[in-house]
Amino acid sequence: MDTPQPLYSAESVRELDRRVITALGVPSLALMKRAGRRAFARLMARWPDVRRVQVFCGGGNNGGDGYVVAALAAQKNIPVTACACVPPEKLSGDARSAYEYALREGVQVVQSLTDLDSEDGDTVIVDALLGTGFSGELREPLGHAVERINRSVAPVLAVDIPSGLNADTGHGDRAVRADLTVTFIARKLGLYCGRGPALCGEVAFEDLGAPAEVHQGLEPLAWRYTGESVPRLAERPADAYKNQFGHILVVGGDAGFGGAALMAAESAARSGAGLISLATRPEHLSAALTRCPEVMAHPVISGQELEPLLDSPDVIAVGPGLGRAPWGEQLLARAGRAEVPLVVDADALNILAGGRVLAGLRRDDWVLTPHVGEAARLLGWDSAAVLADPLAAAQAVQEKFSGVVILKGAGTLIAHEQGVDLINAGNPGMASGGMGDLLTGIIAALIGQGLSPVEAARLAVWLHGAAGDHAAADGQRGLLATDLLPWVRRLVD
Ligand SMILES: NC(=O)C1=CN([C@@H]2O[C@H](COP(=O)(O)OP(=O)(O)OC[C@H]3O[C@@H](n4cnc5c(N)ncnc54)[C@H](O)[C@@H]3O)[C@@H](O)[C@H]2O)[C@@H](O)CC1
Ligand SMILES: [K+]
Repeated sequence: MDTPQPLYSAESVRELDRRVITALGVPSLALMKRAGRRAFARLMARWPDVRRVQVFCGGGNNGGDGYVVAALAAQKNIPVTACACVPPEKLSGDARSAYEYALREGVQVVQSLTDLDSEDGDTVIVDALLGTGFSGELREPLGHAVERINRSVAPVLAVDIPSGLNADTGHGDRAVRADLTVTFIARKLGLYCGRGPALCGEVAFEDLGAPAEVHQGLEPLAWRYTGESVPRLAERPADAYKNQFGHILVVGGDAGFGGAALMAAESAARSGAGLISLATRPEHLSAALTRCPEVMAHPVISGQELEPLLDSPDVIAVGPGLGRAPWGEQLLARAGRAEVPLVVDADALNILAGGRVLAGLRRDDWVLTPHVGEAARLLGWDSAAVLADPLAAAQAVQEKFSGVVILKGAGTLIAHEQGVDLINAGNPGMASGGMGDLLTGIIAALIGQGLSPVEAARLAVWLHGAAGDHAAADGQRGLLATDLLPWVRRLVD
């Protein structure tokens, strides 16, 4: 099993840059040339038939990297133009040296977007406008350069980070959309959360020879788990019996939302839970038994009827299709006080956000699974604030409610007592109803099989996304939540 990858802030990466320069005993310009060489090698590997290169350079060291790439293209006799989006006379230090290097190699430098020839399909654009030094809102003339890049038909390689994307938060309303991002020294959190996954394209990591010890004592913002580093379930013993694998109770399914609770129950079943009960509206019973007779479905018309069902399960998942009416409130009020681990999703989160039910409750043994809108309601923020800094939002929900908080997105964040984890899995086809219900069922089943809430969250988020990726082989549009179930079953072992 691999170890998770540390994800750093821009400030920590600057510190790492300094440490690498000291540790390797090389001048900073040598490191910049190394970065440029690695970026150019990645460009040639991805687009071996490139006929023309156009580099957009800013005024800092990211621009310097860009001038190095331009110089290397010229050395290979590939026609190359560098657009100096910040006037060269304003360059200093390594960026100026890199600019002069590009001139010596015969790179054509233009100073205005209007002087650039238009790009075609044989051109590769290199975005070296802004790197980790970017902060705040994008200022002109770089904004126009970003728009020009995004209008182009040519593929785009972003140097270190797509320009305009915030390396700390993944915020980027006005940022370059790249096909390939070559990032140096250390992974920046912003590449993997918020808008990062949508803007970066493929991410290629180049450590530039940084020795492992430079990371010592530097706290990452988050840890990135992949299929190789998520925890896995232990193999079942030959003499296994069902009581060893958890009894899950799913609570939900008010009138009109019966499918949500049923999907959560079925996904718990397909994730290996030993026994599954479902507490739902009486009118959903026959449908539930027809669809999945393995589930023990119980009719509940009030919180009182739920009470006796709360004694036997090992884990309770509450929320899918719960609704926000008094029926759902009563059920959540009871389930939320049960003495077993809880998975809290969907309308259970919305009721919780309302503050009248389970007011002030904090539990170490619950997993809350909000999407952006639900996180905003739990915090009393607006959604834009959550999108602007998802890490801060996930941490704030965790601080308020304790336990494990899964903030769902293209980069899903898992905030817990010890820190924050991030997982990139899944695809846009999964933006459809029912997907969250499946995740809830998976988490509950994994806790039932012995994983801690945080381990269950890590494995479940990856499993859910990976199942979605497999299922999307038949097309992302029209992907149904239940299409994932056979894949959940195949991948859970
Ligand atoms: N320091 C090092 O050792 C290395 C640095 N490298 C490169 O250097 C980059 C960091 O360089 P810098 O720290 O010079 O920073 P950048 O080049 O990323 O950005 C600094 C420039 O951006 C401008 N800027 C900042 N915010 C802006 C905004 N909102 N709108 C418009 N312009 C804005 C600043 O005025 C400044 O000119 C990395 O991303 C990487 O590409 C690489 O060469 C590898 C080695
Ligand atoms: K860039």
